[in-house]
Amino acid sequence: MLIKHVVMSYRLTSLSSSNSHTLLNKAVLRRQLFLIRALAGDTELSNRKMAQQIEDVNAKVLEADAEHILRAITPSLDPNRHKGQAGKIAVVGGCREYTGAPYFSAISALKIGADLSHVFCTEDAAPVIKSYSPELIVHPVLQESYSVREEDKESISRKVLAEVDKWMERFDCLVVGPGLGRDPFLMECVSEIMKHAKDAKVPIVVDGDGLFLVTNCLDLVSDYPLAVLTPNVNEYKRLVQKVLKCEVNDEEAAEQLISLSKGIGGVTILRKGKFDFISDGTTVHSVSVYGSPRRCGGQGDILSGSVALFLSWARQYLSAADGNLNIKPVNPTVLGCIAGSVLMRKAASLAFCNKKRSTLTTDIIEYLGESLEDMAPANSYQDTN
Ligand SMILES: NC(=O)C1=CN([C@@H]2O[C@H](COP(=O)(O)OP(=O)(O)OC[C@H]3O[C@@H](n4cnc5c(N)ncnc54)[C@H](OP(=O)(O)O)[C@@H]3O)[C@@H](O)[C@H]2O)[C@@H](O)CC1
Ligand SMILES: Nc1ncnc2c1ncn2[C@@H]1O[C@H](COP(=O)(O)OP(=O)(O)OP(=O)(O)O)[C@@H](O)[C@H]1O
Ligand SMILES: [Mg+2]
Repeated sequence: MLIKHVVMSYRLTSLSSSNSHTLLNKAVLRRQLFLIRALAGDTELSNRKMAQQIEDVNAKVLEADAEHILRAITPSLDPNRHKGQAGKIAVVGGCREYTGAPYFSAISALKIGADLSHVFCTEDAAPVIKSYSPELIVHPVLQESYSVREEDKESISRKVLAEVDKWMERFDCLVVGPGLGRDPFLMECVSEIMKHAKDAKVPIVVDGDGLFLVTNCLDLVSDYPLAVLTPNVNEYKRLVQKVLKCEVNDEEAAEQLISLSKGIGGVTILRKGKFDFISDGTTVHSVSVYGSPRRCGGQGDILSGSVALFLSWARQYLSAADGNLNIKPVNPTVLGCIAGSVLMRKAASLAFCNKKRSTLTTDIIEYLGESLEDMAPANSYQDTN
């Protein structure tokens, strides 16, 4: 009877599995099914095969111990530290149409605990972004085709690059794409910025229109272990089509995510959705803590700023730990994604509890601090100092 119930649930899950959201349920049910069959002495599958399959499922998608990871990598509030040591993040994005996205990304990094947050945007977008917050350092350096004469493009491109280069090595992480737009000249300049970031070994989180750029020019990130891609449903579909030359297959979601990451030389991919799935081409980690049912625009932008900062913190943590680690995995980009995801989802959930249908991205940002405090209290650090 129990076997029948689990088999039925598994089939229903398979049938309804038109997207990745059922992947975790399916994995759990499959595991239950194998275990129950084993207990009932079912001869349909040999024990060895069953054990192997259980291992395969377990090995493919691991629910990350996200809160533990976040706590481990969040640095203490040490009075001996100086400005900048808790993180310097730069967002490359913001154009005539989109000024909210780079603001959300950059301010989120600050609200979580970064010391400095920069935005490199177009000249038109800069005064608008500055007016949202005096906390952000805004560089009006980028230009779109409409404001540039053909004969000036080369010199302007050089100037843009020189402006960004002055700062590049000071940044702990670059977020490329929130509200960037898709202007061809702008994209050319941003490609050069990415190449320089790669040469300087600065980690890059690619989101939004940055993913549009990267999908059309994979060389910008391929084989770069410090690159993180954070695609939403559309962006993921485009990446799969381009790299794997097929459609998204949610029956084989874990395998496909691993193949996609491997196909781009092992870059870390955070596939956003009802559950977030993260892979660097080896295993897949999921973060499924409850988020918010509101799907207002801008939540991915919060995530990009959050991932960028946690990635920087994870690198600091790993280099200070000197091999004495009590967390797994040990890839800083994966750790950054896991911590960034759990914080974003907790904040969204708290914001929704309070604001219900009127929840907006700015409300979620207001709960980043409280959510972090719940998981990694600042007091306990003060007490120990
Ligand atoms: N408050 C703000 O400032 C916010 C700003 N945001 C910013 O918006 C930008 C786009 O991100 P998004 O998430 O809307 O992209 P996505 O889901 O792939 O596209 C949806 C559909 O639109 C279309 N499309 C998009 N851009 C296009 C273009 N330039 N020209 C033509 N088509 C375009 C796209 O078409 P397709 O790409 O499939 O051809 C798809 O059908 C990005 O910079 C993001 O950071 C968001 O973060 C939200 C908050
Ligand atoms: N159905 C869902 N239920 C709960 N959380 C979700 C759901 N879909 C996405 N999220 C969460 O919302 C965050 C943003 O994901 P989303 O897919 O909205 O990104 P996006 O489309 O790039 O957003 P943006 O509007 O900023 O561009 C992620 O952290 C993800 O975990
Ligand atoms: Mg987005």
